[in-house]
Order: sequence, then C-alpha cells, then structure tokens
Amino acid sequence: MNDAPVLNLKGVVKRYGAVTALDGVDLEIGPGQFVGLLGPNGAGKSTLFQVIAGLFAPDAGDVQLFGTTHRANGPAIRRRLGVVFQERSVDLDMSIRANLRFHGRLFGIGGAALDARIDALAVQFGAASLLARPVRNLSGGQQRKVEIARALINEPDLLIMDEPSAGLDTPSRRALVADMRALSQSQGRAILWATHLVDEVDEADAVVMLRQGQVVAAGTPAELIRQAGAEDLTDAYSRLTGSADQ
Ligand SMILES: Nc1ncnc2c1ncn2[C@@H]1O[C@H](COP(=O)(O)OP(=O)(O)OP(=O)(O)O)[C@@H](O)[C@H]1O
Repeated sequence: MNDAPVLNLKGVVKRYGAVTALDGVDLEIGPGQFVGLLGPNGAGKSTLFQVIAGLFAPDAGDVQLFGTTHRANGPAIRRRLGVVFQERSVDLDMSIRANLRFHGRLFGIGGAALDARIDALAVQFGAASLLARPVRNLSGGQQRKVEIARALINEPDLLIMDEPSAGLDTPSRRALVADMRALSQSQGRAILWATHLVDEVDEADAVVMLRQGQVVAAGTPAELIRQAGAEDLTDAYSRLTGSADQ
C-alpha cells in the first residue's frame, strides 16, 4: 500500500494586508486518516482550507496534495479532492438528484455511471426517497448531507470539511461525525474536519490545534491530553490554545 501523505503542508504563510492568518503551518495527513483541525474563531481554519483547495496561493511555504502542487498539476489534485465549505454550494430550487448530476458533470462523470453513483450516495446518506425533492424542502441536517454527498461525487481520496456541522443540533452533529468516521474507515478516504467543538474530534486519528495562525499542538487525542497534563481533550484544548470550547 502507498502510504505517501495525501496532504503535506510545510511552513505555510498567508497574510491579508497586516493580518497574518497563517503563520508557518505544518500539517501532514496520511491515506484514510481522520484528522480534526481545532481552533477558535479567527484561528485561520477557513484560510487554511482555501489554500489547500487552491483558491489562492500561500505567501510562503509548500502545499502538496497527493505528491504534487496546484501550480504543477491542479486538475489532477481537483479530481482527487472533495471540499465542503461553510457556505452552501448546492442550488436550493433544484432537486438533490439535479444538484448531484450538475456537480458530477463538472468532474466529467455522466450517464448511467453518474446515476449509479448518486443512487449509492443517497443510500449511504439515508436519502434514497428524497432524491426528487428540492433542497429547499429538506431539513438543515439533510441539506448538510447533500453538501457532503456533493463533495463525495468524485470519490475523493481527501475530503476537507470546514465546520460541516454548523447549524445542526447536538444529536445530528454526533450522528454526522459518526457517519463520516465510518465512511473514512470503510472507504479509505482521508478527512480533514475543521471545528471549534472538541467533542467532534475526540476520537479522531489525529488532532491539530490552531491558534492565531500557528499550530500549537498536534498528535493523537491521547498524546495531546498527556502533553497538556489534562483530564480530557476539552481540558487539553483550553490549556494549549487558551480558548474554551463553545
Ligand atoms: N479576506 C480577508 N481580509 C482580511 N482579513 C481576513 C480575511 N479573511 C480572514 N481574515 C482574517 O484572518 C484571520 C483568520 O481568519 P479565518 O477565517 O481563516 O479563521 P477561522 O479559524 O476560519 O475563523 P472562523 O471559525 O470564525 O471561520 C482572522 O484574523 C480574520 O479576521
């Protein structure tokens, strides 16, 4: 098996004028790993996602996905990357199926293969009976699942998710985390899950804590708890980043 990292960031710096949003970030994710990115508001999580997605280049440092860079081979990276941004990216007035067909075609998938892929995703997300429904008529939790299904349409090897549980109640959040962990394990997809809620990542393979654009700690939850001399990951997070889980 090829264990080369699917994501490898070294010394990534991104500034907005006088604000340094990312200040020398190192981050490595191996195939199939579920990695939590924890940070308070303004820590730089969204900026990091935009850099990983290739929406803009860093001011300094190296961003490699699947052993290549956006500059060298952007199309090859996009074929293997799935992105769930905080903002909605599906069309509210179109049905789930129409939305997924649209996004599938962007990846050059079409015809029976695309419909089979959509049917499989619908079963996976418990939405087989909802495919013809306009997204507008779905619950908040169902709409988030459509966003995630959209990001999985190209069967990505790395899925990056920026606060994917935003707006969901606690039981729905927990269910979504459990579903995505199971998917990562059963299908071997690496996931980078950004959140400011510690309980979403306390069973992740690794957790990276970001504060003011810097990685202040990284390791397995057990390692971080030990390193901080903490009782649990919530305690470790507040000790290592000086922020309370909220
Ligand atoms: N377009 C921009 N122009 C200027 N400053 C920006 C811009 N985008 C982000 N910033 C600043 O960069 C820093 C990191 O912001 P970013 O949105 O990446 O953090 P975040 O961890 O995703 O926060 P949140 O959880 O609130 O979304 C913050 O200080 C923010 O104010």
